[in-house]
Amino acid sequence: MDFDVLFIGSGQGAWNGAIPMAQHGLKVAVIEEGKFGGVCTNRGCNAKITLDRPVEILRQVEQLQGRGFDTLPTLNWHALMIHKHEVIDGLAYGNEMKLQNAGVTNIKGHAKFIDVHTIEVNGKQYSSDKIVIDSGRRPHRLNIPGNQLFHDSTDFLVLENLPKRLAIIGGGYVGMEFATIANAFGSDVTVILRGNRILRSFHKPYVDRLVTDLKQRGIKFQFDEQLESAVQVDDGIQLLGKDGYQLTTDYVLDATGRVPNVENMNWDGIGLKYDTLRGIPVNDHLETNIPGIYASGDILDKSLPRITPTAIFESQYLSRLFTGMTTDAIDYPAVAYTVFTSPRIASVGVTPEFANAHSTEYSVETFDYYDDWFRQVGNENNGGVTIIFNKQHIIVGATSIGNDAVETINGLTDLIENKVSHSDVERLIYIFPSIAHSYMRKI
Ligand SMILES: Cc1cc2nc3c(=O)[nH]c(=O)nc-3n(C[C@H](O)[C@H](O)[C@H](O)COP(=O)(O)OP(=O)(O)OC[C@H]3O[C@@H](n4cnc5c(N)ncnc54)[C@H](O)[C@@H]3O)c2cc1C
Ligand SMILES: NC(=O)c1ccc[n+]([C@@H]2O[C@H](COP(=O)([O-])OP(=O)(O)OC[C@H]3O[C@@H](n4cnc5c(N)ncnc54)[C@H](O)[C@@H]3O)[C@@H](O)[C@H]2O)c1
Repeated sequence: MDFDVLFIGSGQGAWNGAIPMAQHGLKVAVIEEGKFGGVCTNRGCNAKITLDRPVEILRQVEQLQGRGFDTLPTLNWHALMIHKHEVIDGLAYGNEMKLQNAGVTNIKGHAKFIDVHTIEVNGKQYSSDKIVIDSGRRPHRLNIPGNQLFHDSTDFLVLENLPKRLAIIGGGYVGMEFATIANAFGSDVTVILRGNRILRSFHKPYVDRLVTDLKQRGIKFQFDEQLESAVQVDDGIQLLGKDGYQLTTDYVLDATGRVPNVENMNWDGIGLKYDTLRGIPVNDHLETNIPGIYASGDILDKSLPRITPTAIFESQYLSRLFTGMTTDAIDYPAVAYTVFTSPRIASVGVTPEFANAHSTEYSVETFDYYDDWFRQVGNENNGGVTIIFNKQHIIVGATSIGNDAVETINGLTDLIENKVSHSDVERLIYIFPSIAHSYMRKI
């Protein structure tokens, strides 16, 4: 065999495992047909958060208008885009070098199975004892006439000029994060949804507050709309929906989700089980239906959030499994997740909805802005946290809205994972004043 482990794809679900495997002495290869580092590094999380940073800061300045600040800073998309390129453009090469320096063999091109131990890239064959499929996902394209006029998140993240009018189809993570950014930079944003709810995996009362906030900032929502076609007209792109809905806009961001990369790898030829929407099913050791072939990251058919930390956790688990450090099944901890809107909403563990539906097992406590003088310091009128306890008064879930929602939930994630009880909390001394101190006081 040429290699002990061969990865298809170099995203977070690959390189975080490939490097420690090589450092443990395994012969490891990574095959990548695009940019090393995959979506998060090059056209996902990192680029998005760079574009969001001034928006996040502006919001905090806005909250203190007339309370310490007299004017608002102006935002400059062009300058920010240059900064984004400076931050992001070198990461792919850095990633490639990180792998190479760890002793991983980097192979460039499209990987295709010849048999269960052999992969072909650019006409050359490589054999491996184990193969890990980390082929990720790509943007879904709404299947209506005129959809060639649409753009996706990858296009948006390199936009040189922000459109005056922006239509976003979809109310998920990408739709709401990009709506927040574009609105702050002055675009006239309309979000078009087929249903009546955005961000379905988040706590509804907080989502409702977010919608109210975004509407106040000028974002328009067209709920329960079924788009039927798009056409180029003199002054832009016209979207046409059922019952005569029409919207003329300059740019359409199709944010209707992501589909797994399953094509042209000869999975049918080797008998690999997969689903073109859900991805690859695996057992509790991340092994597919074919012994020796594993999968990790967004390509997995899983109920957990398809986000970078879960991809990293899976690749690091495979590293421990393949180097003999464990034989156990993968054991996911509580997964924290957030939407980077302003305000943010973040969540971990048992949700308030689940707890309310199982009220004999859980109690739910909600703390709002007015309960918290620390939030009042920043005049943050949309902050709050909801904490879920089990009957032993151990914290098992939390969700938060506000400027500090991410840090609040990160802190509470530690407590959940460590099954911290009420009496344990009394021994924790946090910096005062701080958001951590503020929410710890509530437990
Ligand atoms: C706009 C956007 C923003 C996001 N923001 C966040 C965020 O803030 N926080 C967060 O946690 N997550 C975020 N995510 C999700 C995160 O990017 C993904 O969960 C993560 O990238 C998954 O990593 P992965 O390794 O599974 O797959 P990917 O990063 O998709 O990597 C797969 C790689 O495989 C390669 N590949 C596929 N097929 C082949 C083949 N046959 N041969 C060779 N190479 C192949 C692809 O080129 C790609 O580079 C965001 C996603 C998007 C789109
Ligand atoms: N902050 C983060 O961690 C973050 C940020 C961005 C993306 N992501 C990851 O990327 C994934 C993809 O994000 P996304 O926003 O593209 O997808 P999503 O699944 O979060 O949202 C898709 C939206 O499109 C709508 N939609 C789907 N099909 C449609 C159709 N045919 N017609 C009209 N509307 C339709 C859905 O109702 C939903 O509102 C997320 O699930 C997440 O795993 C994470």
